[in-house]
Amino acid sequence: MYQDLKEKVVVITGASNGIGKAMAEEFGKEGCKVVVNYHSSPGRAEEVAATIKENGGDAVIVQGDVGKEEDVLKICQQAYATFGGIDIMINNAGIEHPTPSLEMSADEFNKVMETNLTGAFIGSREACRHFVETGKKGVIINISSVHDVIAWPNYVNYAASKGGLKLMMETMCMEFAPQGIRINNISPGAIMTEHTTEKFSDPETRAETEKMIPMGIIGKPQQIATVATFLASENASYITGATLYVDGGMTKYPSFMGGKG
Ligand SMILES: NC(=O)C1=CN([C@@H]2O[C@H](COP(=O)(O)OP(=O)(O)OC[C@H]3O[C@@H](n4cnc5c(N)ncnc54)[C@H](O)[C@@H]3O)[C@@H](O)[C@H]2O)C=CC1
Ligand SMILES: CC(=O)C(C)=O
Repeated sequence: MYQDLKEKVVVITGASNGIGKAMAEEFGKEGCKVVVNYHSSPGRAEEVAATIKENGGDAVIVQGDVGKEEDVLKICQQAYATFGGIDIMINNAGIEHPTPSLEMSADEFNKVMETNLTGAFIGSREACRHFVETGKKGVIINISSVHDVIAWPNYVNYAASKGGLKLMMETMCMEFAPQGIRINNISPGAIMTEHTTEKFSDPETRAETEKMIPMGIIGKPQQIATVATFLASENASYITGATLYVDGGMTKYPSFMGGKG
């Protein structure tokens, strides 16, 4: 438990399932007030909110598509109206649409960029505006991916969005560090969530993926959530502009595991 997180207001985008859900519930256990954004599953968002309340936190759900500026503003307004402000902004919502580059339309490219990068920028900008206006030393965490440094054929839109998220975070970190606002990214490796279950249920794909992970295991959403609460807490008070790779070593060139040239 991080005592300083108690009563803090946390906005999490895409929080009705997967990594977003795990983070919402983990912040709930810390006694936070959580704004649970969902795109299209109010029932799942209600379940997440109920779990948070059962565990000593508070929660409100709000629909919104982070690819639309007005919706991100609406999500933030919900935090001001219900809980009086924002202390921690987590830009988690993300999508993948793999297609070979030769066949990828501009719309397919832009859709992923809008959700994964522009959405995170609008969320970060709104949170920073609020932190500057109120003099708060707020915290922003973006959920990126190991594909902010590992190129990924057929996923040019996804890799470009996550690579962009890295320098967006580092640039905003420098703009707002003088006011004590901390901005960091968590870059997960392969994590078992609803959207990856199908892919990892195929034994061949699973074995191939495990080979790319020095620890040899696919991660769990909870392993991202506990890093998020740490980063948001005062225990991480001197960390800003960092990307924490939570990936079982995936970014460390696992093909060298054999120890030969
Ligand atoms: N699962 C994995 O292996 C990895 C996931 N990530 C990142 O973690 C984040 C969460 O991914 P998962 O939990 O795995 O995926 P997921 O598909 O289970 O959850 C994504 C959430 O974002 C929401 N969402 C999608 N588009 C949205 C929009 N326009 N507006 C608002 N919400 C929207 C979805 O409804 C869903 O609740 C994403 O940013 C993803 O890129 C990064 C590396 C690995
Ligand atoms: C979706 C994603 O970023 C991975 C590593 O699978």
